[in-house]
Amino acid sequence: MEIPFTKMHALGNNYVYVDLFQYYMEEESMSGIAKAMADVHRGIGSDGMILIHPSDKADVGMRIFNKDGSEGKSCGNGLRCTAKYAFENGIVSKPTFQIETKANIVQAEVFPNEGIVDYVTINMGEPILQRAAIPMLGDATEAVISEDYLVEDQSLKVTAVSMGNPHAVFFVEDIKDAPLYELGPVIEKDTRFPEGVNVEFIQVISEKELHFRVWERGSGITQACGTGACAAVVAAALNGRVSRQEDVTVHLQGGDLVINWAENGEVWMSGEARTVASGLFYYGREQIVESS
Ligand SMILES: N[C@@H](CCC[C@H](N)C(=O)O)C(=O)O
Repeated sequence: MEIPFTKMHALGNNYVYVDLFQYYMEEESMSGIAKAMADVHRGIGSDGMILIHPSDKADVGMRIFNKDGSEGKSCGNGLRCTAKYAFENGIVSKPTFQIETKANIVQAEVFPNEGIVDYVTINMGEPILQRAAIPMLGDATEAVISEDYLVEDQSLKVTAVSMGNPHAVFFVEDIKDAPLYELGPVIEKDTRFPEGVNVEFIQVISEKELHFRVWERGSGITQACGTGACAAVVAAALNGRVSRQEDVTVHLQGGDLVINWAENGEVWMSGEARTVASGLFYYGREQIVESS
């Protein structure tokens, strides 16, 4: 099977994009194709696969599959790349338009320069703070703000936020000491989060600046997570550590995002989006039988 693709990244969070306006992919194959593409040795190598598809609710639709083939409901970096792709490829012709995800419909604005888009702003909508909707086990109606959280004999405080997908945010004194490898995979699969969780460690530098590292559900460590950066700013604001209604710069491993949790509750995210390559993926031909 020959699948046309474009590889794109936003702050190093890289996905293989397939344009379903041009190519038909069967629902049952999607997860397997995502895993095969993401394989760095036998595939293209990526944090997962993103499908750009027609939508009857918005101008364009987006679906995200993680490296392990699981499907997420939203992806902030993927939304910016999808907006770039949709504008540059004539799927939309206006600079402000709507994108449907499995979580919600968001508003995108692109800033083209001679037809090329390198910078995108997305209105991600309102964060979900109700515990049951994140979802996290416990008293359904409560928000989870700086709650005691014991994991691997370590006493932490968790703030949980959904940006359409679940995030568990932890404050650290120094981002260099964030226990990503040690606790990321354990918290991701903690049964207190019935759908798993994306795990973020943040260091507050000032009311307008954060350091950020992420262990993503289904993909492990990535250089950036857009929904995670939004969740981090919301979590920091809920704990009185950053300003609301003002731009907060989040320093991720792959670069910076600007996040603003506006007075009306909506979260705005601005940052780069880049194209890396395009070509054909020979699905089914790339698999090698293991020698015994
Ligand atoms: N990298 C993304 C989030 C991708 C999905 C996530 N791993 C999940 O399963 O929820 C982003 O930029 O937001």
